[in-house]
Amino acid sequence: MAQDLVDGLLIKARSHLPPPSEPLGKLSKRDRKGVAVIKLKNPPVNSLSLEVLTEFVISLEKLENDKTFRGVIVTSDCPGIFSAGLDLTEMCGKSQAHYAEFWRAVQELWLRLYLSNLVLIAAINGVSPAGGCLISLTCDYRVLADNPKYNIGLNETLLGVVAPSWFKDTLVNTVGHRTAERALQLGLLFPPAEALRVGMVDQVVPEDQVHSTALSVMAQWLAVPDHARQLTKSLMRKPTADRLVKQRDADIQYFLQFVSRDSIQKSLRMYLDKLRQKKG
Ligand SMILES: CC/C=C\C/C=C\CCC/C=C/CC(=O)SCCNC(=O)CCNC(=O)[C@H](O)C(C)(C)COP(=O)(O)OP(=O)(O)OC[C@H]1O[C@@H](n2cnc3c(N)ncnc32)[C@H](O)[C@@H]1OP(=O)(O)O
Repeated sequence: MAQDLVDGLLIKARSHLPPPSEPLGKLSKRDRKGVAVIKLKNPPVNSLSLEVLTEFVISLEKLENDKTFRGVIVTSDCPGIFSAGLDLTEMCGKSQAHYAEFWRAVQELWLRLYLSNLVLIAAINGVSPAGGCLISLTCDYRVLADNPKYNIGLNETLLGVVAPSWFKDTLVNTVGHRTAERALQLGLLFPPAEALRVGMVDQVVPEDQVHSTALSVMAQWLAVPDHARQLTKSLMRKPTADRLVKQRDADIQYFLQFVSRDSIQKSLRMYLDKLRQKKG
């Protein structure tokens, strides 16, 4: 059975954890075939808080260092939501030191994912704006559930902020310059058929087949010898990653200046208020 291939690894935010005796990320080693599943679980919307970003990096590092694992399926445990992107509350009304720590964690996760030696397949089982989309774009292959609500894209401009150059590079490397330029300026969130058409995802399948499709795709990628595939991935991606590596501190300073502006704080607060008022 396909499911027998998979091992489980759950990323949870500490605030939602049961007793403190349980480890934050669970890494079971029952799997023999070398495929792990990272399930994001930070209800209600899988926002990428500092804690989730940090835990994600630690989990990836463990998998990278454990030679029994060759591939990871990245998916969500929150029904209908892959990830709502970066946690906006981490970018509002906090100290400069906090912004710097948060942004370094965002950089770190992107670098780890983008340059991972593991085969990463995104099983996108929900809506996936901004940072959520970015996570999937760092993967080697994207399978999206065919549900008209499951939009995906980099919508930063609609929040009044700007997708940093390395977000932009990741998108350009996936969909090409013209599609990326239009998508970024307009902050487009693509429904599944459109996402497939522009190449933002590689496959759209019925919702109940996302996981099994990701497993089949994984088998195909794992059929390639690791060393050849890994070197090829590095050839394709390292120049993009190096651009950030060479200027990480400057990138953080730029983020600090940007996010601390009154106008940006106002935009982010208004956006959060709009989300909160939606219910009432
Ligand atoms: C070098 C750098 C230089 C320059 C650039 C600098 C800075 C800019 C970089 C900024 C990059 C940003 C990338 C991002 O990822 S920003 C986040 C973008 N995300 C979104 O736009 C998604 C927002 N959320 C939604 O659209 C909906 O919540 C969603 C469709 C995901 C789910 O809808 P649903 O109806 O199911 O839930 P809601 O009722 O809307 O939400 C439930 C509660 O969750 C809160 N929420 C939602 N999203 C976020 C978020 N991203 N962060 C924090 N909190 C979030 C929402 O407010 C609700 O809260 P409560 O009302 O329950 O308190």
